[in-house]
Amino acid sequence: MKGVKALDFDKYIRVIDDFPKPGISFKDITTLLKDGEAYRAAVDAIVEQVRESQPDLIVGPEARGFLLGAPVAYALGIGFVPVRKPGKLPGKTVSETYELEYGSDTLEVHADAIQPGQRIAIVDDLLATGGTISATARLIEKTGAQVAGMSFLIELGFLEGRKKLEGYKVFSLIKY
Ligand SMILES: O=P(O)(O)OC[C@H]1O[C@H](OP(=O)(O)OP(=O)(O)O)[C@H](O)[C@@H]1O
Ligand SMILES: Nc1ncnc2[nH]cnc12
Repeated sequence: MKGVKALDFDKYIRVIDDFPKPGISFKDITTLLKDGEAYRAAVDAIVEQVRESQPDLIVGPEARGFLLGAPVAYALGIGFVPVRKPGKLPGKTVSETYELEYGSDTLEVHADAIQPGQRIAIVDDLLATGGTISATARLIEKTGAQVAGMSFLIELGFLEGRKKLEGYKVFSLIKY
């Protein structure tokens, strides 16, 4: 982790209040991503967490999960499987609907992308309410695979997303 200490990651995150709506304090990771040293150090730190889970595959949810999950998979020399919003994947999909603050949303994964019995590590940029990641875990379990761990750059502890993730190994680098 050349030059960037683990404790310094939060200095690379830009906080923008009242985005995308009043009352939300948005944690903007684009300021970390554009700094090559910080981006590499963050990916390296997540790689070390993920390695412990000994996964066969990395799964990352659209879109920010791709930005961290894909380089983690590359570094470990294992595959990356994208979880996407509806209608984006061309093959046969498995889908899972989850509740948002208002209404609901759906996530999809290719049905043949994950094999029963495989160990899967989920990587995303941020854990907020835990809705996205619980739906991603349910998708993985629908395929007969096992969620070996979940890693995030940022955890919004006050939203208590971890409570939805009881029984899973959850790692995060920065907590607000
Ligand atoms: O824990 P939750 O309450 O589910 O929120 C966390 C999710 O919200 C953000 O994604 P978003 O749906 O905004 O999509 P994006 O990555 O395409 O910006 C973030 O990247 C996480 O995936
Ligand atoms: N506060 C927040 N900042 C950035 N991304 C988010 N996704 C859900 N809540 C968020």
